[in-house]
Parts: sequence; structure tokens; C-alpha cells
Amino acid sequence: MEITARAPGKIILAGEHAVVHGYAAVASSINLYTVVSLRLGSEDEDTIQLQLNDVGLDFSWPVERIKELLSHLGSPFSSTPTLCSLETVKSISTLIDDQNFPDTKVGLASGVCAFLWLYTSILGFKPATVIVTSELPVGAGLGSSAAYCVALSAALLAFSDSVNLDVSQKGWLIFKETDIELLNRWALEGEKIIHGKPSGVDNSVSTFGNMIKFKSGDMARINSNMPLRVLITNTKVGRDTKALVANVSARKSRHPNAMCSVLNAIEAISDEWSAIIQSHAVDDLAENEERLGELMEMNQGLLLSIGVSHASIETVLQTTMKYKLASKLTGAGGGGCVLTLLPTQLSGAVVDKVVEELESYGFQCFTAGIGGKGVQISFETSS
Ligand SMILES: Nc1ncnc2c1ncn2[C@@H]1O[C@H](COP(=O)(O)OP(=O)(O)OP(=O)(O)O)[C@@H](O)[C@H]1O
Ligand SMILES: C[C@@](O)(CCO)CC(=O)[O-]
Ligand SMILES: [Mg+2]
Repeated sequence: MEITARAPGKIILAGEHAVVHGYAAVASSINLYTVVSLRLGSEDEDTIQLQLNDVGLDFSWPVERIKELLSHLGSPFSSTPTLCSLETVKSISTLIDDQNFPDTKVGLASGVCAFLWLYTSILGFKPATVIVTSELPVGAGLGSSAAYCVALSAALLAFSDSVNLDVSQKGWLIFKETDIELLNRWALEGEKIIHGKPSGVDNSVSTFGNMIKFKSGDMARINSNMPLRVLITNTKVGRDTKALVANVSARKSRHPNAMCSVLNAIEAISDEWSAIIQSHAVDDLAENEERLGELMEMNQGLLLSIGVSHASIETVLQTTMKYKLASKLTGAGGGGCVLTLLPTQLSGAVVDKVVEELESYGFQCFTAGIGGKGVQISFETSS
């Protein structure tokens, strides 16, 4: 039997980085997905195979070799999301080294490590083939790591003893409430391997979908009363969330008072964002869009002050500013993607001009549906 799971990416509208330190953030799912298909039993019966199509990597581990390094952990323990210890990361790294991991792709090794941890913890040592494909740019601020961990956790849990699913149902299905909490906790353990110190906002919005406000591990759903349109510009400058998060923490320990003031200011922006977006005053749409734009500009200024902007991001800001449009980086920054608010009254001709100018720098612009469903699974064989 084959199972397919899909999990959405996300945009952070306000509060990235601050959220790692316990301050509020506002995030929304987008309709771009990472898809994981999982078939138990592999062509070669005694292996666990992983195919990462977007990054051109293929792995095949003999089950016996994985057991040799990890069976002392007593897996599977699918109902108990558990931190992957440093010692286990070392054992898993040996499994990755066995596969002659290409030096040029070494940044992707933590994702493979997260796979092996989630796989063996949830399903133990059953042979299988797992294929990952994504519509999200990998490592560009749209939550590709969270979507990867959430979709993997969903596919693995669907085959575990810990969740109850009706395999006869057709189409995309959602998990029951208790099962989805378990899934989200496993995805967070995967994110910890990739990010080091994730706040949990990315995996939560990918798991539950919609728009959320997130603070210190707690999530509140936001019911948006405003149409929201943003342009996403991928600067294509590669970056790594783990390093950026670590840099912000280091700056915070060097300048605790100044950094706390900045992070508090970011939280005030997240609070105002969520209040405006939920406001019922539909007559004030243009005014509210203006206020959101101002908040985005302020948030971007504060993100610059904590050291996570980049020359490419500044180029996007200067370009959109010429058209009086507000922008901010989204996700960890340091390159990656930038959001530009597109007010309802903005003409298509202006949007086309902005996109043309941004793309002349080699950036890639696109739009995405905001606030759709979270993780889903299907028992129908993908074509
Ligand atoms: N489709 C995929 N195939 C393989 N690995 C992936 C995939 N998507 C994500 N990853 C893993 O996630 C890592 C990128 O995560 P990272 O957190 O740096 O960026 P992001 O999640 O896209 O951005 P942000 O955290 O700012 O939202 C990759 O290096 C890889 O290990
Ligand atoms: C930079 C960060 O705040 C958001 C990354 O999308 C990290 C996190 O919250 O885990
Ligand atoms: Mg990430």
C-alpha cells in the first residue's frame, strides 16, 4: 500500500526571529506543498530508500546497517515524540557518510538526518521507499523544512499503530484532532534537527493551516476579515535558517537590553497585525491596508537591526518603494524571499511593472493563495 502526504509552506507576516525568543508572530499557510509518498517494502526488500527529487539526492540503506547503529534505542516509539540526542545524530551521520554524501550538498545532510530519525522512531526498521517532491523553493524562507518534516511525519504516522485512519476513504483526508497534535510534535522534533532551535511556528502553521498567531509554543487561530494579497519575491540568495537563528541569539547575548527592546517592538507589530486583519471594519479597507504596509516597513527595519537582512533584500525593498509598496523579508532572512503587500486598489499594470523590474535583477516573483488547509493524506496511488 502507498500513502501520500502533503503539507503546505508558509509566510511569516510579522514576528520572525522574535518568536524564537518567546515573542508573538503571525504566520499563514500558502498553497504550495511538499509531497511525500511512502510505499512499504522496497524493490530491494531489505532497504530503506529515500529519493529527494528537488535536490537530486537518492539514498538506499540496508535495514541491517540501520539496525546496527540505532536498534539500541528501542524504536519504534511512534506515540512518544522524542528529541534526537547528539549521540544519535552522530550515529545517523555515520549512516549518511556510508552513502558518500556529495560535498557540494552538505547543507542538506540535516534534512536526511531528520528523515532517518523520524523514520526509525515512528516505523522502526521496516523496508520502504520514500519519495519527496516540493513546489516550495528549498531554503528560501517559505518553510520548506517544516513542510518536509510535517509531510514526512504524516506519511509515517499513517502507517504506525498510533493513529486511526479510514483507509477506504477517497481523496485528501485530514487527521483527527489528537492525532494531528502528535504529528505536529514529531514534526517539531524533525525541525530541531534542521534548525537547532525552532520556535514551532513553521511546523504548526504547516500542520494546522490557515492564519495563526504563535507565542511560546501556543497557537491561536486568526480569522482574517481582510482580503490579503502579497507578491513573493525569491531573491534566490541561499541561506540557512539554523545559522541565522544562531546569529540572532549571539547578538542578543552581546546586547541583551537593546535586543529585548527590539524584540518587544516586533511583538507589538505582530499584535497590531493580528488586530487589524481580524477587524470587522470593512469600510476602512484602504486605511487598514495602509496600516499593514506601515507595520511591514517597521518590521523590516527591526529585522535589519537584528542582522538578518541582505543586500538582495534591500534591492527588493528599494525597488518596491519606488512604487510606494511596502515590503519585508519573510522567514529567516539573509536572502530567500521577500513579501510585498499588494493593496486591493493596485492596478494589474503596476504589479506587472514591479514584477518586470524585480525580475530584471534575476529575482523570481510569484503569488500564492494564503491561508489554506494544513497537512493532508491520501491512500490513493499518486500518478
Ligand atoms: N523538498 C526537500 N527535499 C529535501 N530536503 C528538504 C526539502 N525541503 C526542505 N529540506 C531540508 O530543509 C532545509 C532547508 O531548511 P531551512 O529552514 O534552512 O529553510 P526554509 O525552511 O525553506 O526557510 P525558513 O525556515 O526561513 O522558512 C534543507 O537544507 C533540507 O535539509
Ligand atoms: C526565523 C524563524 O523565526 C522563522 C523561520 O521561518 C525561526 C523559527 O521561528 O523557528
Ligand atoms: Mg525552515
